[in-house]
Amino acid sequence: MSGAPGAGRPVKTLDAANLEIRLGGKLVVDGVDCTVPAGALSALVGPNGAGKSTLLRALAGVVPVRTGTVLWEGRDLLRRPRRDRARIAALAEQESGTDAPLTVRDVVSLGTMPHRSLLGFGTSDDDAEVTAALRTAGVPELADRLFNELSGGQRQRVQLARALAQRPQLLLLDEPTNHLDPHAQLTTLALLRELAGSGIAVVAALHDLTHAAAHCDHVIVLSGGTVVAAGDPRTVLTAELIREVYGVQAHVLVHPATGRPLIALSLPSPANAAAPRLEASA
Ligand SMILES: Nc1ncnc2c1ncn2[C@@H]1O[C@H](COP(=O)(O)OP(=O)(O)OP(=O)(O)O)[C@@H](O)[C@H]1O
Repeated sequence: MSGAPGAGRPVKTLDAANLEIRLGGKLVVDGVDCTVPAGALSALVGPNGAGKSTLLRALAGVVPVRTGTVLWEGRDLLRRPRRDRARIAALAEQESGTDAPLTVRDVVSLGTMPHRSLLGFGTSDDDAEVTAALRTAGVPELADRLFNELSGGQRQRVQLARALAQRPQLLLLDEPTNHLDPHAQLTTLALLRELAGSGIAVVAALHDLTHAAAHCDHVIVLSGGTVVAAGDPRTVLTAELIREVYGVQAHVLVHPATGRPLIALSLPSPANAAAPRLEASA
């Protein structure tokens, strides 16, 4: 996948080359090359265990890579001091919890740490940043609640706020919509598009292929720790690729209200094959 630089205007990109990651002695990311442009919303899709979370964690420098490079604007991201790296890349993980009785405001303010003085003192600017991040993530009313008393969907949005408070240039999100209700899913996807439009490189691991096709500019398809396809979701997410990667039957339809792709899935069983079909365009 690649970003088309605007005429004469340099576009910030993340370039990962030949990444290999071993966990527990097992090769879980195997020779991954990918390019993620700023100003675009990129989806990372693939079956359970494909290596999506591991790849996102590696791009954020949370898990060590065995071989390969990750460049941000042509400079090695992973070898930068942790604080510098955290000023560039923020990761919102799938599951997060804490035993400490932290309020939501405490959790989100952790995102401002890379921008604080070396002594770690916060400023009124940091407070304003936290308030703005809570508002942007749509959860200002949760500020004084205890984080570990929140629902899964509320935690997910607070984690997004924490990542936003980090003021990243590269925002890495592991299944940012999986705990959210339909309205919250769509508002979150719209927010990610808006963030990408403001120049941030946004990469989200997603399981919902309609979300990837209808809302994202780019898609990276990971299977067995390897990139099997990448590019414009409308050309990459074909029925054939979906069958090969997920073993399910796909019909790529057109959403009657939005005109965007709508990917209807079914198991490739004889019963389904005999069932009445929706009109398919692919
Ligand atoms: N700490 C670990 N030690 C050993 N193996 C691990 C560890 N963490 C993950 N794995 C393995 O690495 C592989 C990739 O896991 P990963 O969580 O990156 O996949 P994923 O694509 O994010 O999956 P999912 O869609 O289920 O979240 C899996 O086979 C998993 O079992």
